[in-house]
Amino acid sequence: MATSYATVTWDQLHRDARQLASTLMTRGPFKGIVAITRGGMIPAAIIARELDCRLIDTISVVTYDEEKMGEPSVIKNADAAGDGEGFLIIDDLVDSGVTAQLVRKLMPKAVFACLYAKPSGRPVTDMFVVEVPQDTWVLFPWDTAPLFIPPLASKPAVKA
Ligand SMILES: O=P(O)(O)OC[C@H]1O[C@H](OP(=O)(O)OP(=O)(O)O)[C@H](O)[C@@H]1O
Ligand SMILES: Nc1nc2[nH]cnc2c(=O)[nH]1
Ligand SMILES: [Mg+2]
Repeated sequence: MATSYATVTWDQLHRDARQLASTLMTRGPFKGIVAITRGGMIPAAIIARELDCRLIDTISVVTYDEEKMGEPSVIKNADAAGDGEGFLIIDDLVDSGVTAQLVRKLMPKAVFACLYAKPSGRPVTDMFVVEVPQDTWVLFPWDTAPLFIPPLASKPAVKA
């Protein structure tokens, strides 16, 4: 169970995806990109734009139910990518590394990159932008909404 949360805004996610794209320029050009659904789709779209890559396929892996991890299962394969040669696989993050390991086994020749990496998943990715502590749950912009917070002065004063 996570002991803290890290909120990523749309702006930050866009900046991080652009930074990853700039590093990936040295590893390409790529024939295409495989996005791991669903979290990898928005990062993959931003990176595809930066790398001028038009071919995007998806692989669908179901692993988590809310924050609870289950048995990973592939419900759609990325047929366009074959064994991954010349392809780039994108996900939003690696946590335990289970999802990435499974996908890499299916496309062993692909380059794997993600925005955020926790220590257990770090060895499974070729590239990432920011390391996040293992006990921190990353909240992506699509998971959150701005919330009204009452001003301090509106709360009853606490007596010493
Ligand atoms: O390294 P792991 O422990 O396998 O965790 C990382 C995976 O978990 C999340 O996806 P999730 O399975 O929650 O599905 P989603 O992308 O559809 O939200 C995240 O987007 C990664 O794909
Ligand atoms: N949103 C989100 N999904 C995850 N799946 C595995 N780890 C995480 C995380 O830290 N945040
Ligand atoms: Mg995912």
